[in-house]
Parts: sequence; structure tokens; C-alpha cells
Amino acid sequence: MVTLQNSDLLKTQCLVGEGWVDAEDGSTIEVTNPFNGEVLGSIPSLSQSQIEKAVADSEQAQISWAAKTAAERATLLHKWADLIDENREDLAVLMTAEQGKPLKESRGEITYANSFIRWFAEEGKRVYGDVIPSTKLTQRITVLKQPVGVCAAITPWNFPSAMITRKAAPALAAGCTMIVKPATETPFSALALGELAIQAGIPKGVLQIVTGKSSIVGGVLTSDKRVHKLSFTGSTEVGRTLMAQCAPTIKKLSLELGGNAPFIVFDDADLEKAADGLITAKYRNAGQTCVCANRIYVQDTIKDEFLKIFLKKVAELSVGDGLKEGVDIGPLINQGALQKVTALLQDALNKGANLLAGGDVNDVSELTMNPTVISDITADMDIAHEEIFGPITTIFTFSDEAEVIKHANDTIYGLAAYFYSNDLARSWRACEGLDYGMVGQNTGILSTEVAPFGGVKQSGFGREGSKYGIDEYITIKYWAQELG
Ligand SMILES: NC(=O)c1ccc[n+]([C@@H]2O[C@H](COP(=O)([O-])OP(=O)(O)OC[C@H]3O[C@@H](n4cnc5c(N)ncnc54)[C@H](O)[C@@H]3O)[C@@H](O)[C@H]2O)c1
Ligand SMILES: O=C[C@H](O)CS(=O)(=O)O
Repeated sequence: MVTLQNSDLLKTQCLVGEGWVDAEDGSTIEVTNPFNGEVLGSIPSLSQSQIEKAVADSEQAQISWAAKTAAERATLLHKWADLIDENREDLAVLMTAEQGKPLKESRGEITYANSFIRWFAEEGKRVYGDVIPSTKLTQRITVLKQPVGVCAAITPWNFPSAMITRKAAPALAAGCTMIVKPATETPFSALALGELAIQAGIPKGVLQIVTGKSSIVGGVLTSDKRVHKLSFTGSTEVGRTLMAQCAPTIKKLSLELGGNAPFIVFDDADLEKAADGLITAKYRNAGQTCVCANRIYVQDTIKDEFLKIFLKKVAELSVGDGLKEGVDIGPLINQGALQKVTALLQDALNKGANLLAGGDVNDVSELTMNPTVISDITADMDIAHEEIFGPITTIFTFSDEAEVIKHANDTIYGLAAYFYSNDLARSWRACEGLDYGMVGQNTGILSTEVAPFGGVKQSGFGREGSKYGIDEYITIKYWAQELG
């Protein structure tokens, strides 16, 4: 079990329009701690009719929620954020227990998740329309911006809180209501956020958190014509499925999908900073983030010097139970994840990659993989093309700038890319040449609520955070008035 200061935060029921409920047939899904396999509790597996009822309640609640002023909604959102701040340690402990990431990262995620609530509470007050000069003296043209209405969100396990508030905050600020289906691996973080939303005074039905079989919950949320928007964060494979399921009802979509980030170290880079940046970009959340450095391209003339610096830092990483202070790398989320990562590693080694560090499971737990580094990666290796989603650094070598940009872009994904260089002209060539939604220069982390987060190509579309994020939950209405 997990020990919390505020026991109200461990919710084992779903939050729907009528309040906290069990599955009508009593069915449940167990939730385990990936570090030690301990059962933390269980959550309901709601029925199709319960999800349909949630949609009806969301539609009803949206009428009065949208009738509030943006300032009134902001007050409630800030109260929600205040309660999240007050319960940050408990929320972090709950997240580490169900997801495995180190406590310091969980604390950081709660702060990051809360930043979206604070940001969009204020952005909701700036949903401005337009008055357009008409071509006729007797006509007036006005552009109104209004909330989309009932929205749905389906979110991943790797950021159990931030991926929810990155959607719910702009939706609620805009006057929409939202039904969230969190990953079944990490529901408690989502349900705790729901509890605090209710405590903040956000009316029942405005934010609902539902759990159950993905096919049942997702089947309703993607097909019900009363749901006007789906925001999905997860794998590209599932994104394709959900996009197709939403097509018959022409839903507004945001898709934040998979990544395959290149990380380029040019010969003019500060190698110490590049090594630090790569540690962050590769090993955060045990490599289980959509923006993790997946392919590391090091210019041949500085490769040996860079590897010497980097491998020293890798050796200093601490692997263990995320609930223990000082741990840098926790477990992978489940056996399937470990098997996928291990298979990618073995395939690379079988095809000639060199093992420079790690390569095995740490005996502290069945799912904790030691930080691993392999070099001499070639295009015939699966790891050169697939999203690794594990703590494996793959080192490629290059000589020519144009060549590396071409290789960096040779993927179906287009989420994040990174490069280290201090040359002005090269920086512009690299940033403009990299076909990605986000580019980090001389940094290994892009997470901030003030900038537009999202991808191109098969990493999806739509943007979250920034002044752009609220547009995903807004419709534009053009009003022509003939006064003559
Ligand atoms: N672009 C981003 O912002 C971003 C952020 C985090 C994770 N991701 C991506 O997510 C993936 C890892 O997360 P994951 O394993 O949870 O992804 P996933 O796609 O397996 O699952 C994501 C969510 O979708 C649900 N789901 C799965 N199949 C479904 C279906 N048929 N119908 C309805 N819902 C369904 C899951 O239960 C979960 O809630 C990686 O590819 C990662 O790159 C992307
Ligand atoms: O994995 C997905 C997250 O969006 C990464 S980040 O924390 O937003 O950078």
C-alpha cells in the first residue's frame, strides 16, 4: 500500500456526474507498483452504459459551466491549483508508487501539471474575437469564439498528471467540459486530481475521470456524437485507431503521439553541457518520454572525447526504487515494456553494435534496467528506427552537417529534436532543416507551459500549452449583420 498524509486522495472509484461510483457490475482492474509488483489497489471497469451516462452528464454540465464568465472559471481553476500545491507531496508519492519514476521527477511533474492550470486559468480570459471591416457600409462582421462543448481526453501512463491537466485546463478555461480516460496503469494520479477539482468547487460533471476497458471507454468517447472533441496523447499506433474511430462523427482532434528524437552533437558544441543535456534527454523517466533522445549523432572528430565525458556521467546514475531519495532511474512500467526494450538491444548487438555501458536488468527489481549505451549503430538495426522508450543510448557517428540533418529527418516521427552547437549560422540551418514540431538547442528538456508542445508528421497535430493551446477547445463563429 502507499502511505499518504491526506488519505482522501487515494480514490478507488470513478468520478462521474453523480459523484464517485463503482462499476455497475462490480468489476475492477488492479493497479500495481512497477518497482515491486505490489498491488496498490483497484479501480472500476465501467460499463458502456455508464460511459454513455457520463457523456450525457457532461453535456448537461457544460451548459451552466459555459454560462460562467471566464473570470469565474479562472477563480475555480486557481483554487484547484492551490489544492494541488498543498497536496503536492502526496500526489508525487502516489505517482511514483503507480508509475515508478523517481520522487524528484514526480514532484517536478506535479509542478509542471499545475503550471498548465494556472496558465490556462488566465488564458481563458483572453479568448478574443474580431470585428472585421465589412466591404458593405450597411453590414457589420463579427467573429465570436465559443467553447467546443463536451470534450474527451485519453492519456498515457508516462506522465499521469501533466498529460491530463495539459488538456483539462484549457478545456475547462474555455468553457468546455471534459471526460478523461487515464491509462489503466496509472489511474490514481488522475483520480486524485479529480478529487481536488471537486474540493475546489468545480461542479460535478464538468471534469469526469473514468476507467475501464480501453475498447469500451474509447468506443463511446470516439463514437458518441455529443462528444465534439477528442484530445489523445499516446502511441502513434493507437492514435491512428482513434482518429479513424472519430471520423464518422467528425470530431475536432488533437493527437500528441510517438517520437523518435535525434540528438546531434556538433564539433563546436560544449561537450560537458551536451553530455549533461543528453543525460536529461535520454534517462528522464527511465527513457519513457515521448521527447526522449532516441538517436544520438556525434560528429566524428569529437566522438571519443564526448563519449569519455558522457560515459562517466552514465556511471554516476543511481538505479532503484523511485520512492527512495537520490534515485535517478526507476523501473520500466511493465514486463511488456522491458521485453520490447531488451529485444531492441539484443537485435542491435546481434547486428554489430558495441555495448559501452549497462545492457542488463539491475537486480534491485525485475523491471529496472541499468542505463545502457551502445555505439556503432547501423540502419539495419531495429533500434535505429523504433521509439525505444527505455534507458538505452544509441550512438551514431557523422562527419557532414547536411548528412546528419538528412539522417535526423529520416523517420515517420516529427515531435522533438535536439542539437548542440554555438555557431550562429549552423544553428539556423539546423533548426530550419530539422523536420520536427519542437527543437531544443543546447538543452535537453523542452517542458514548459508557455511554449506550444506538439509534433508534425506521424507524431500528430495540435499544440498544447502556450497561447495556442486553448484554440484546440474553441470554435470560431462568423457573424454577418445586415443593418440596411
Ligand atoms: N506526444 C506526446 O505528448 C506524448 C506524451 C506522452 C506519451 N506519448 C506516447 O505514448 C506512448 C506511450 O504511452 P502508452 O503506452 O500509454 O500509449 P498507448 O497509446 O498504448 O496508450 C495511451 C492511452 O490510450 C489508451 N488506449 C490504448 N488503446 C486504446 C484503444 N484502442 N481505444 C481507446 N484507448 C486506448 C490507453 O489505455 C492509454 O490510456 C509512446 O508512444 C509515447 O511516445 C506521447
Ligand atoms: O512524454 C511526454 C511528455 O509530454 C514529455 S514532457 O514532460 O512534456 O516534455
